[in-house]
Amino acid sequence: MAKIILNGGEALHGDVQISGAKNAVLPILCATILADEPVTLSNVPHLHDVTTTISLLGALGAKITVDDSQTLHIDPRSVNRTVAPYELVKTMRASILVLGPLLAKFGHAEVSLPGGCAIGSRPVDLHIRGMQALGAEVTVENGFVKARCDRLKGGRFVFDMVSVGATENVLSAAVLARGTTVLENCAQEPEIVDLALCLQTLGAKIDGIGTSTLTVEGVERLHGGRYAVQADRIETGTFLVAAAMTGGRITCRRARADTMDSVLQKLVEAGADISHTADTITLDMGGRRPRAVDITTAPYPAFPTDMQAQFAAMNCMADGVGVIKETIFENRFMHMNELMRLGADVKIDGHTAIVRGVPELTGAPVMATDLRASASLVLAGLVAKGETVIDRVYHIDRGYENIEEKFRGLGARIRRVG
Ligand SMILES: CC(=O)N[C@H]1[C@@H](OP(=O)(O)OP(=O)(O)OC[C@H]2O[C@@H](n3ccc(=O)[nH]c3=O)[C@H](O)[C@@H]2O)O[C@H](CO)[C@@H](O)[C@@H]1O
Ligand SMILES: C=C(OP(=O)(O)O)C(=O)O
Repeated sequence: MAKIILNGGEALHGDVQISGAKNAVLPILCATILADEPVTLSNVPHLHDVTTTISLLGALGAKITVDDSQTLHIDPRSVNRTVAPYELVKTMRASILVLGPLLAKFGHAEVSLPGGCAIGSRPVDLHIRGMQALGAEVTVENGFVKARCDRLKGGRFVFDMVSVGATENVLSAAVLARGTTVLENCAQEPEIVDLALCLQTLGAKIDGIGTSTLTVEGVERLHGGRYAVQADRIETGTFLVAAAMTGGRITCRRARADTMDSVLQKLVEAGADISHTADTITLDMGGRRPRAVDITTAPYPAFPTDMQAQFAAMNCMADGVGVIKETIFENRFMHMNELMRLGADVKIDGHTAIVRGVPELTGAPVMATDLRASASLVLAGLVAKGETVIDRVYHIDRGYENIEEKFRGLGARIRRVG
């Protein structure tokens, strides 16, 4: 099994190009099912989750071609199946996002229940209730969500908690519903904005994009079109934290500072100098050791849970004590035990972790448990004295494109074996 090996101690310097956002491209790919003409997506990252989504769309009958490494043509006209099988859904939870598009377009969808994962139980009750609010009959049988309707009808639905995936699924379904849909207490993540903008490009009528209330005027059909996926704010944040931890200076190119205020503010609090243009972000740590920061994860625009593990890694070697509160997922501290293997001083009390910075981490064999946990171990390995060997790195390939090459380009000593 592949492993990543790091020899820590190099300050990162230089430029790194940020890829398209995993969490934007996945719902957008699923939503292409709604169109009745081909859709071309550019700035598509080369990630394992993207390959899984392509396989899922292919299993539904879509024709997909790749014309360079970042552009995909999806022809949804040949979609003729409405069942998303367990074998594909179990490898990627975001597969549930075909539920709304299949139901809206074909009046029928069966999607295997995704189940939980290492970070939490992750139910899909809000997705189901949203479809019901649009008039669908939904049952859960034999491990599948089964949904049926003649044509979805616009309605009003209030999400009783903020969910990124449920907002995306119900929004995608509503664009082909008859009449007006008002969705309240929506998640406002930049990836939802990207999905909504892509749907608009294909002819959907959506108001309130980027706010917690989305109003959708249903249309008869979506046409084809071209759309460029936005930059990945979590990948960007991961590189910026790495530069801060190593005392370096890097510029992230094709990045979007306007989607990551809370993360940039925390990096400034940690002692970084940050400047940006419309599509670059530069972080200069000037050789300083970061200061520990307190973070509390919460829905956008607050601090993202997908950056929690990376900031935990920074706090492990920072000056001072950082208190980390995870409010989104009940089990998202698995990386802490592995960071402790590198010498970190962490106390966990329920959903709070108290991280006391130590002057030096030391390399050790560690194991990745999920995507961002893997990222935190890479970051810790960049500063740990000696060799860090990370096992189960397939988690990282779900969400980071060419991570070793990108870090090597910034001067890190990192390689993959096996
Ligand atoms: C592919 C993708 O975009 N993944 C992101 C998405 O995941 P995902 O869309 O799965 O996350 P949600 O925003 O739905 O989850 C937020 C919370 O709501 C709960 N919940 C969710 C749905 C539901 O029907 N019932 C329910 O109780 C979840 O268990 C969790 O506690 O948003 C998360 C929160 O920003 C990110 O960490 C993930 O990277
Ligand atoms: C939790 C994540 O992704 P997913 O929802 O696909 O598991 C993530 O991107 O950190």
